Amino acid sequence: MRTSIATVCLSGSLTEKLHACAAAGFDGVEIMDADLVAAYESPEEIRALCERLGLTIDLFQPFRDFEGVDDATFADNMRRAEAKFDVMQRLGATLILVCSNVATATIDDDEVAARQLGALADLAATRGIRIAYEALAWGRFVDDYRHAWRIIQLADRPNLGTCLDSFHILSRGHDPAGIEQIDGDKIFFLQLADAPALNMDVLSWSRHHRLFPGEGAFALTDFLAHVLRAGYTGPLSLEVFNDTYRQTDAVRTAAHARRSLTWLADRTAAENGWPENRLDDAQPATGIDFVEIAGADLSDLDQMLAQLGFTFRGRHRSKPVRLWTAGDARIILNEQARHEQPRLAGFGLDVGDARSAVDRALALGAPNVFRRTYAGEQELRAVAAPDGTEVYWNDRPAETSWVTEFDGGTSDTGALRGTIDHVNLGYRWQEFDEAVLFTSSVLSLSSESSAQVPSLSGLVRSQVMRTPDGVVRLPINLAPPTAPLPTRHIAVRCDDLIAVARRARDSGLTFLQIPSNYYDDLAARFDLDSGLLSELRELGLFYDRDGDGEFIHFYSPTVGGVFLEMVERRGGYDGYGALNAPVRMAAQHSTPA
Ligand SMILES: O=C(O)c1ccc(O)c(O)c1
Ligand SMILES: [Mg+2]
Repeated sequence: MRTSIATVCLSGSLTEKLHACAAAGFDGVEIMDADLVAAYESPEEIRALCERLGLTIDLFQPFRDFEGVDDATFADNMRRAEAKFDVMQRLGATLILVCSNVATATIDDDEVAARQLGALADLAATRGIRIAYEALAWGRFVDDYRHAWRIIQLADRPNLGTCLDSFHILSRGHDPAGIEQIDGDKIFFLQLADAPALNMDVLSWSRHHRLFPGEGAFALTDFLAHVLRAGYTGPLSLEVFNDTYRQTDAVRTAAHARRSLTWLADRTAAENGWPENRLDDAQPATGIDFVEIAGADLSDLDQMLAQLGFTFRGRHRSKPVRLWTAGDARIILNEQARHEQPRLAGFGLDVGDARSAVDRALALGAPNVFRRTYAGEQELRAVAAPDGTEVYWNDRPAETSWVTEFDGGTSDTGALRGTIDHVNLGYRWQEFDEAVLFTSSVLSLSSESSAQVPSLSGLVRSQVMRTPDGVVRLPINLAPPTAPLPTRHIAVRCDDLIAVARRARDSGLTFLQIPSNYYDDLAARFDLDSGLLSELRELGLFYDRDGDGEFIHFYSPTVGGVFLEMVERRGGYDGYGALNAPVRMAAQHSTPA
């Protein structure tokens, strides 16, 4: 599989973009005309740089508003084309993207479009250049790939083919199965982009909201399978116009982009039973093994965990870390931290085969994390998420795992029997989509609902990533840009939340102050038993209901960048108390840590 990326995806100057593409391991690039025009380097210098970086120039893009025009405009378009062919020869590029006319076309006639594109192809042939004609979703007369293909067939030139772009096809709801009717060797180029499901005009959707494969709502594996079945053998190229990616670090975005193609090729091959481009199988995690909090001073957390009923299990034999457990919920406190303030630094997932999970993660470009391991200790392998959070995989049961390396504490008292229900990961605005892709590709979780939760400093975007059975759930939150460093929290599930809350209160745990108005609203929303309502009010608990399921939960104070949530799911409750989140965030805002 050859991979390519359009320079328009990235921030920076053309040379900065090319360095970033090479560092991320792309084989080639689509050079955006506008990027070259704005560069101080000559086409020859750009060509030499690409050669030095090992990048091929797969496409020169785009040439606009060519076909379906009157004679005078056509003559001028041929002159423009000739000048761009000169530039392409200096660049050493042999494929040009001509997108369907959106502005100057006045003649809605396929014969005319075919004649004009045919003449362009003949001119290009004298320079050894090929033309890839692409139907833009908002083209004046040609806005459907099947229409572009009919015109190409009419023109019938060996160096005139099509460029397929998943965005233009899927945004319009055009059936991609028709791609298999196109001759594979006439698909000159393939551009891939995902996008969120949005109800807006296609031009704005395309120019601002495209995403890398795996981050949006398009069925891209299905799309790619049609293209490959048609016989396409060219590069998989990314063309993602996205406001965030165009203003954030190019090296990081390029690496993230490259991961999306590895993921897409693997998933497409897996779904179709194809052997090429396969990674180790994606393994659904079977549980959250532990969560690790790191900070220079973790004494507040020790106290809080004890108040909640966790048992102190002791210190590690060889590392400055300690373990607290409550049944299957395991929390590690790590004092070896670069940051003073405690933060959620890592978590572990249970899987069937840890080695293969790590191999798959490394193949997806996740950096290895090294942790010193001494003889007799379990070697837990890990990678770093893009924001540095460490992710470990464990395939041993707790009784024989790393848990046995802790001593000096007591055996679990059973005062609190829990499991980790979910880990809520806050990200900054520029990290959100990258985090979604990392979680879906490297951690093999799928996206569930997404929501917008009002907070005092703006809307918080939230996307839940989970295993289908709900055993592992990672809600990803995008904090508003003005919010302080995003906080993260660990939600621990238990079966007797009211008793846990009473005991925690009696042991001196400070609860979030919930406004009385919240309980008046609960009474209005649900026909609650008055005994339960006054218990919720007395203890400061949150409540929610879905179908015949119920959810009761409360929050600890925030320590640095983390806090704990205790939850009880009754019946088949499957959510996260989303309606309570605005009240919780307002309460946290007025109760500074
Ligand atoms: O938005 C555009 O103009 C544009 C240009 C070139 C493309 O390949 C494309 O898909 C869109
Ligand atoms: Mg395109």
